[in-house]
Amino acid sequence: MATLVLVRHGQSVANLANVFTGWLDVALTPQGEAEARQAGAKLRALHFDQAYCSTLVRSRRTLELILEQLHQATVPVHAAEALRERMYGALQGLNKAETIRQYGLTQVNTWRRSYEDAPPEGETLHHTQQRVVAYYEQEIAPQLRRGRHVLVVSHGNTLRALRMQLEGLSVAQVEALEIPTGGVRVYELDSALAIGQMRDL
Ligand SMILES: O=C(O)[C@@H](CO)OP(=O)(O)O
Repeated sequence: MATLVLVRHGQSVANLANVFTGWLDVALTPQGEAEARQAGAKLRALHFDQAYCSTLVRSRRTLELILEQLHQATVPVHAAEALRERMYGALQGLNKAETIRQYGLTQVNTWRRSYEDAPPEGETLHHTQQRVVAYYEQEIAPQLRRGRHVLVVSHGNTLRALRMQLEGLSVAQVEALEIPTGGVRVYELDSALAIGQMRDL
């Protein structure tokens, strides 16, 4: 049985300030660092063969803190551009509440959660999914087929997109899916990558 663990990075300074982040490279807050350590504490029973994160510092630092907590600092790590957050275009850096005041809740919810509608100059979730799933198929799935234990630390929208693919979620289900900062999801997979068990920790 292979194990795949998906973790969203801990709270960032932009999350705390309620700012659209996307590809902005922002640090974790002290609470975000604590969430990363808590995620590590929940994973103590597991020994990882391979770990992946995005090239953004909030994801890299979360992974570093998890591995430190697990005393598994020597696990090989790949930081991948493909695992970056959805590119939020013209919304990046804007305050979410202010954007709602300006454009209305319905429009902002559509930009944030719709599968096919892109934020201005940004990526749709569908496009984010194409790059994330291509990376998963190329790099991560072969490890899992060999029965490895793999940790992936990424972002809210990239993980929504990946979970849609892994769990066969509908468009309506992925549009309603919210993943908390520091959220941990564990899958047990057979050699054909069929899901035996999945749970949130
Ligand atoms: O700002 C972002 O990049 C994301 C995740 O923090 O926000 P949202 O939840 O609005 O997609």
